[in-house]
Amino acid sequence: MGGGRRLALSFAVRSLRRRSALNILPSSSYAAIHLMDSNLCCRQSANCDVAPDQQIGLKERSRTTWAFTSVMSFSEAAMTKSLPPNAVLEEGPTTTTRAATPLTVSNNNPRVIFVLGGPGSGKGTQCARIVRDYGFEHLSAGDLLRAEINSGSGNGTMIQKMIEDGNIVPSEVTVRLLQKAMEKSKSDKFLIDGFPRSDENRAVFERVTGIVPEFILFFDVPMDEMERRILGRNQGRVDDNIETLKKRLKVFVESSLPVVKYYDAMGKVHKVNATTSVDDVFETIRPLFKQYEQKDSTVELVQGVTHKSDGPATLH
Ligand SMILES: Nc1ncnc2c1ncn2[C@@H]1O[C@H](COP(=O)(O)OP(=O)(O)OP(=O)(O)O)[C@@H](O)[C@H]1O
Ligand SMILES: O=c1ccn([C@@H]2O[C@H](COP(=O)(O)O)[C@@H](O)[C@H]2O)c(=O)[nH]1
Repeated sequence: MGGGRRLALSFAVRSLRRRSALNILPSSSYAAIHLMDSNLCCRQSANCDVAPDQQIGLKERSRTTWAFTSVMSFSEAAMTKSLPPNAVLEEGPTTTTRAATPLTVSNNNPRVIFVLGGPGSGKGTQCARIVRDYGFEHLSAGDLLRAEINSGSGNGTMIQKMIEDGNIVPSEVTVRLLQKAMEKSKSDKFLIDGFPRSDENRAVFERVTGIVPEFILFFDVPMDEMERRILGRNQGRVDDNIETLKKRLKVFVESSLPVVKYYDAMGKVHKVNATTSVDDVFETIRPLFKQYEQKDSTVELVQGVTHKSDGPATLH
């Protein structure tokens, strides 16, 4: 590591330590301090006792390490390490295997909310309202994949087949698209809709981006209602037919619900009964975002002052 980078890292550690002494950091930041200490140690001494794997593990748990992911290009290592043989990550017209581009500093501390639920549970419908009233940027993983197909990407045929079959596209492809969309955005708060769809999706996202979601919004709708909505959607989607839907519902139960369970065990899931009207569902989730907005402005206010945030808002 060059002198300039080491200096920047040392400064950041000192700054975080100062803030932790004032008790104004969320708990995740303590892991970040430890991680950064470890990296300094590993880069300065041959006798470092923290293995590279442990450093990445710590990063997974800390949103605050995002900026340092960029500095140290851990995302590149992580992305390269976990590429499946059939995945091609590409940008522009040339088809090349690429490592992740480090994230830009302009949105180096993004807040992410995962919006999950089965097919037709109303994720996209509610996200549009949340964006309208609370100014998040909506990133639908499915829309990003469909745009990738339409862009003529070398991955297009593979993605198209996965969607037609109701299967999950390789994590690296989807994470790369999400990461690019976040890099491009001026926003620092995102609703990620329809992702992660599997534990593997979740692990790759956390490892590559270093982001841990603020909370998870989970739309709960019975299977027969999801089926009714999907078959009545009429938007010409290749996967809105009964055969593909059966597969999507199976994948939802077998692969996506475990992700909800994982976050539920961490107390991060807000489960919403989404069987009522569009308006009623939105009124149910509105308090959560109002609370989050308040917490958000408090955190912004105290960035340079001394105050402790209360953690994620809750809706029960
Ligand atoms: N609360 C609701 N009551 C009745 N219909 C709804 C409700 N919410 C959404 N819908 C309708 O159900 C269909 C699916 O909604 P939407 O596209 O928002 O679901 P989704 O969860 O984003 O689906 P997918 O995961 O397949 O993209 C749409 O036609 C939408 O208008
Ligand atoms: O993270 C994701 C999101 C989507 N897919 C694939 O796309 C279709 C459609 O997704 P929607 O969220 O319903 O728009 C889905 O069935 C998957 O095949 C994915 O693989 N990974």
